[in-house]
Amino acid sequence: MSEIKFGVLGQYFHCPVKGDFEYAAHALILVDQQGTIVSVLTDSDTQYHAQIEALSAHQQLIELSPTQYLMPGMVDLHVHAPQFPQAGKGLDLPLYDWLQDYTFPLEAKFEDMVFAKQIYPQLVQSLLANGTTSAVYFATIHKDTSVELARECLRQGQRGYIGKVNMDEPTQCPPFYIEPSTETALKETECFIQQVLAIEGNEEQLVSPVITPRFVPSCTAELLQGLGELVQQYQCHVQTHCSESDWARDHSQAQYGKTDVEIYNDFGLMTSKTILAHSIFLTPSDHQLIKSTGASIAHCPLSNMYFANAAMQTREILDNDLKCGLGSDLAGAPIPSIFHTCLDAVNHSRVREDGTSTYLPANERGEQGSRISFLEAYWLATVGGGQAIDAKVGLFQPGFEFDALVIDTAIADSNIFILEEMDSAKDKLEKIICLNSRQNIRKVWVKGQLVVDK
Ligand SMILES: Nc1nc2[nH]cnc2c(=O)[nH]1
Repeated sequence: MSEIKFGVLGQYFHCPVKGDFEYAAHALILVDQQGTIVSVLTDSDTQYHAQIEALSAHQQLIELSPTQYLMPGMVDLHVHAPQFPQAGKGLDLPLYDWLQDYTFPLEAKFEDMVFAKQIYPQLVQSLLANGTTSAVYFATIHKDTSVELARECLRQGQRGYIGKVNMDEPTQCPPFYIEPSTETALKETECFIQQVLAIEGNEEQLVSPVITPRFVPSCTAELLQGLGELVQQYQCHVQTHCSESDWARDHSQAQYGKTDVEIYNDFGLMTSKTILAHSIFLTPSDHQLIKSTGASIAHCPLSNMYFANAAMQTREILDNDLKCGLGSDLAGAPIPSIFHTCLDAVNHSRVREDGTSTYLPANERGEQGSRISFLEAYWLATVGGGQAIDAKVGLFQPGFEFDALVIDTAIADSNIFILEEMDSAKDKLEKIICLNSRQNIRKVWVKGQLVVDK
């Protein structure tokens, strides 16, 4: 057995089965020097008491209090790192105008390393403090500051998937924020991939490069073609926006006569490591193509309420077993917490189910049977996200990486109120999902490394 680094003794929640949960009251989770879970013991295991004694004697035992819960780390499949300064403002415009008026001018500033170094450390710190142990980031078109974001994730110990953004279509990109040429974009992307893979200290690939065409409107066909070739060469993850709004969907139809999924597939960008943010206007054949390629969807429920013009087919995506997780879409939505995103996902589905027009009878107002549950949302945030990034995270099982949080429900300024005699294990988990805030998160580990300790 590999050498044990530490053990955590206490209660935990996780969701091995979509829509269900497991609770263990007094588990002992053993983590090795590589940050991998070696075993999960309960008091019926013969080794349980001896292990506790041995770990305790060597100060390797972390014992949780009765109000503390171990939970898997959260996975954010869609974050725009440079938009952090924009979080909480400027959500008054539709997507196209929002990009042109607010977002592109802000992202253009990330050519400046001094500016980037002012923002990126704060963002990574904020996401970790909110329990995001893995994040899939869009950076900007600038290679050097995008590599700096990868370095920052590594410094702070976050599992990071980082993309240098690609956008070269002159009719869609402002002159101050566009690649110098298609050829340069491709060269810089290749160089970015190589530099991230070679960052000192990244031998275990805690941070990975992601090939990142922004979305169909902002990329020429030549750029999409070249990026598809890089995908074949480097077998990297891919991330992009997919059929996010009426405008984006119509633009793709007008230009190619195809859906975004079909366009990405034609250019070799649909693989089992592709993450499609939003994916609102999917056709039944898009569903099939996503499933057959093994690509994943990043559901961003709050941002969809601002930009999508329609509701997400979350119920169908879960029922069809498409790979799917959650994304905050910072700053198309303002909140850097995947716990909050779980609540948004449930709310989003409930509004879809109920409908909105008070002039229609209740049975004609919404889309019946389209809600998702809190447990399904939490599964998306942990297991679903882990599958999308192709990492063994999201569960407390031997062989999984120890990416975990300690939530304390009894801190002085907690919104979570648990009444032992009234709350079942499921009630407690739902309360944590709904009401957890940054203050409740006392410890965060990524790959067995303690990165937040309060
Ligand atoms: N939400 C969102 N959608 C996009 N589509 C293209 N760029 C963006 C972006 O920055 N945010």
